[in-house]
Amino acid sequence: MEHLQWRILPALILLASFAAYLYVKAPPKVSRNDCSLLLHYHYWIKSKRIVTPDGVISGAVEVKGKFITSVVTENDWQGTSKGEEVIDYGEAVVMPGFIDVHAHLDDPGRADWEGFPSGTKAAAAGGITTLIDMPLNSDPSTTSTENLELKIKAAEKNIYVDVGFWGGLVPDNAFNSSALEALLDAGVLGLKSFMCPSGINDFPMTNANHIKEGLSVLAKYRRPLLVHAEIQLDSESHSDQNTEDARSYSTYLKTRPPAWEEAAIRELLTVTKDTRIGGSAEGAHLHIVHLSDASSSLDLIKEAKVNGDSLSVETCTHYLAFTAEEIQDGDTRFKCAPPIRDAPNREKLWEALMDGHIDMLSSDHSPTVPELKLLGEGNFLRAWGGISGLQFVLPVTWSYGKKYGVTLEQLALWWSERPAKIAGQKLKGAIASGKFADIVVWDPSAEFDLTNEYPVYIKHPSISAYMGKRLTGKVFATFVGGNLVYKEEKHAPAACGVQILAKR
Ligand SMILES: NC(=O)NC(NC(N)=O)C(=O)[O-]
Ligand SMILES: [Zn+2]
Ligand SMILES: [Zn+2]
Repeated sequence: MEHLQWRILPALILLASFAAYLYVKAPPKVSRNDCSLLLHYHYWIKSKRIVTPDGVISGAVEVKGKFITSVVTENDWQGTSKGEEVIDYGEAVVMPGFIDVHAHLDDPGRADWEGFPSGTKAAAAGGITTLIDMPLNSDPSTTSTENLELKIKAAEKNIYVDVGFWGGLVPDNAFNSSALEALLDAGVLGLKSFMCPSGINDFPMTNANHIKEGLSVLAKYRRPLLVHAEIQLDSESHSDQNTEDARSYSTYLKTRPPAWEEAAIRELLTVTKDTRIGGSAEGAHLHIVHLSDASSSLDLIKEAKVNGDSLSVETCTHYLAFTAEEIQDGDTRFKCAPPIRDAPNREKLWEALMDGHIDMLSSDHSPTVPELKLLGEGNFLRAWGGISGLQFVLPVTWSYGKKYGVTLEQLALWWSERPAKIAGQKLKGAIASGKFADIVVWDPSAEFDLTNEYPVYIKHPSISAYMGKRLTGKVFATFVGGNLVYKEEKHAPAACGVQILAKR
């Protein structure tokens, strides 16, 4: 017996060192543990306020692996069997994760502006479980299959939430249907174009002819075209830009009047007619991004919808939160296009949102490096246009919406259900059995100051227009595909977000 032990022991030591050698040489693949701050495969999320498509219920959500497998009311809840974890969030709100269909993460090429890791960490901390990355501000822009490949490589193992991609519709590919089809076959969820200069060299603007072509290809794929709807008109203020005070916000505001949005939308509606049932582009859909003008532009949109055009519109949190009147001289954090307009316009935007004329919300998170925001100089005409606020959309919508009586169901509609639909994500956007377990848990009464002490994950907090604000609505926890990716100021160690590529 003793002899046998002496023979086995050295063999065991040899085996163990060989295993250790293999482990060092090729560490095991990222385990589920690194993807999630909760180790359980099968668990229940309990709360008194779960936002479901059938209303807010008190009950429990069952999660198995990536999916929600049941949603039950408190009365129907049978408890759990052995080994299943129950996380009881009490009075906290449990709702579908936010889906931001309009974010510029600028990766690859301009990751110093944001990048996939910081952008998606900010998303997770803000309750956004899916974001769709815009095709521009990365270098190169996502206008070809080769460029999409570069995006996919840049995002690999670098995303903390799920990320899909819009492709770019530019003059170069608009009349080349095989190039557009290749891009759509490669998985972009739809296309995006600009009707005015985008500020990015490899993303030139399109006109109605390009857009018409784009729509006819998109019709076959049943995917949307998103459009930045502003057309440059020769406004009188445009010509005397130099003589006016470039540090004053009103100087900038005058350079992009509502008439620019109106002109673009009027032109768009000449082609969206084709998207009606029986039209030549039936199956295509046009989505107007970041509407700022709540007057004539919105009236045109309402009319086209009534006429049966397949059309939708989003506005962004900054148009709902801020007014031109409050923007201080030189504070270029607030510069974006189209611009933030006056207080009566903001009021009308809220009305339109509450009345259902604006379909959804987005962040239009479009950061840059602080140097290009020209914060010191404060020149509104030369500073980069774009608001940074990806992480704050939930508390901002909630805080500023309080006055209008915004409900939890409306939040879910504007930030989850409708965005999921536009992005073609049938398994996202709701807390229901069979959907992905993409969930945000938050406290609707917790107030906080967005100071420098607050954990902000976007790359350049100093350029965010929201810094310094007092907000209500604090995110506790964010689940993406069943993984607890964020909990109380802590992210899961590994970036296990999934890249969403459309399949035909
Ligand atoms: N190149 C941009 O990111 N532009 C963005 N800039 C804004 N909104 O000011 C946009 O979405 O138009
Ligand atoms: Zn835009
Ligand atoms: Zn944008």
